[in-house]
Amino acid sequence: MNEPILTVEDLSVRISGLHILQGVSFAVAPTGVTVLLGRNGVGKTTTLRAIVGLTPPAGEVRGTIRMGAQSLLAQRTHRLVRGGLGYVPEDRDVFAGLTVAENLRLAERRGTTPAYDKVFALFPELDRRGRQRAGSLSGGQQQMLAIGRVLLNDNRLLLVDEPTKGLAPKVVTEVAEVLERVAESVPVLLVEQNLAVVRRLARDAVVLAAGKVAWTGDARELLLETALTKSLLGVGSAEVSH
Ligand SMILES: Nc1ncnc2c1ncn2[C@@H]1O[C@H](COP(=O)(O)OP(=O)(O)OP(=O)(O)O)[C@@H](O)[C@H]1O
Repeated sequence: MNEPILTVEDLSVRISGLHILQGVSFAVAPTGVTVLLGRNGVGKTTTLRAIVGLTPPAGEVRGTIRMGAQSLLAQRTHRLVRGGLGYVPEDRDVFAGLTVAENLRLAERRGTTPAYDKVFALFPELDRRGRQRAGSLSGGQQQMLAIGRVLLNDNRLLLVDEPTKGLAPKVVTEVAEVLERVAESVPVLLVEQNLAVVRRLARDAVVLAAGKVAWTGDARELLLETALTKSLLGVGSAEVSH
């Protein structure tokens, strides 16, 4: 692998007495999609939140997280975002009472030129629906808005948490297509349970189990190993082969 864009070493997160991550280490390649996999509750979201400085105040984070030469641990989230770490949370977190255009405007970073042309080329719907309240968008459209607003700014790395969760199959395909295009220009660390999407997008895979890294390697090779996939992810060959 070329010099990774992100390295996580011996990451440990405790929240409310629970030792959720127990010495997690992995690297994210400087191009393409690296997928973070694992059964429900193994700590995938906790990992992304630790990287972007959003562990709850009661939580305790230890270890090393670096983006390039920069240490991320103990830095404020707004600084990390300004430094080029884009984060699309699992619950999308769009401002339901504001319009699409207002949601986008809020994401603009002072002192930079927001890339509306790029965002509207990827998501023409966001342009057409500028005056619509974000709360009245479909789940897929809200996901597009959540991704689009992060792409208004230059990013060195994107963290994207379960972008296809709860979406209809056709919309899952649309979101996957968009992420594929996005990943041509910025590396992505993706949490994704839909293995067809993983197969389409991911080159490298990191699998967590019980708060530790259980497997790292080529994502497609993992998906070919049905017994391994079943033991690590709890899914059968039918789900893997779709
Ligand atoms: N703020 C918190 N307080 C207490 N426990 C938490 C907190 N956040 C996460 N946990 C626990 O940590 C574990 C890991 O949660 P996390 O959301 O990171 O898992 P995940 O792998 O993303 O799961 P899923 O695939 O279901 O989204 C779970 O057991 C969860 O209940």
